[in-house]
Amino acid sequence: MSVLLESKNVSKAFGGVKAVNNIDMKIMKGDIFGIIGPNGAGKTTFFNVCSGVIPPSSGQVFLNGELITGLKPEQIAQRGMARTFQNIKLFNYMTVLENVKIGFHMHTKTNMFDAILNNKRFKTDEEMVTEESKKVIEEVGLSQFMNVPAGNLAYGIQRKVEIARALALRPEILLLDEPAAGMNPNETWELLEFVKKINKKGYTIAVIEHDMKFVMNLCKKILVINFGTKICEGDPAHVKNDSQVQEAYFGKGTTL
Ligand SMILES: Nc1ncnc2c1ncn2[C@@H]1O[C@H](COP(=O)(O)OP(=O)(O)OP(=O)(O)O)[C@@H](O)[C@H]1O
Repeated sequence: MSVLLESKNVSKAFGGVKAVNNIDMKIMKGDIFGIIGPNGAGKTTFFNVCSGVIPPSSGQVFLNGELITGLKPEQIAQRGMARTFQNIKLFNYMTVLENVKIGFHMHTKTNMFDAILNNKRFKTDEEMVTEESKKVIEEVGLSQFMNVPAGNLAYGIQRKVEIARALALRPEILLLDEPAAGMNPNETWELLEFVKKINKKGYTIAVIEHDMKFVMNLCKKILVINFGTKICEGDPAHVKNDSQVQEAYFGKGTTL
């Protein structure tokens, strides 16, 4: 298996705060890779650097061996990376299909001018976008909700639609930022099965999550960050038994 996403010595400082400190990471093609750490550890900042939302203070990020540091988020998306955000939600009054179609926006060549003139290119793009969006929705098993306004769906389903929208770009790797936040145990379990399913379809997954059980049951490899620094990396069993990890989460003398 080859390396899909790699960070080398990535650091990010905000004024005096070193939010991310010299992080090296390698995510292999086909993996489900977890990033965990206590509140404020630097997980989201690290994701933001990897996906081009913010530049690193130093270090480099490679996607499929290509240096992507300095590229804009949409350029990185075009090279095969998609992500969900903690706080960007669905459009409640739009259907599932319409929401997923928005995810395609970056993939089509149509510009605003074409759309206003409603010319031939717009029509072809629009048809293609509708067809492809339907395919994504079917592929992830959400067909029954295709024409339902997103706001009418249960919370757990809405989260799945957010993931489907990110898949509209047909990424090689999908970055999920706390997908299980606010979910009850049932929804969390269903989400776990959902993420496993899309991974089996060939998408590599990187996930930030607070829910330790979720990460332990989902991920093949886990990176643990504390105060911006990598403190441990390995399979779930290794991470679970690591004394530094236990200390970071629960304080001295406590075990998971
Ligand atoms: N734009 C910013 N300006 C200044 N400081 C920031 C900024 N973004 C993050 N930080 C700081 O960087 C550190 C890491 O924050 P980050 O949000 O990356 O952590 P996190 O691990 O994702 O936390 P959480 O689990 O609570 O979401 C924190 O101390 C935070 O206050």
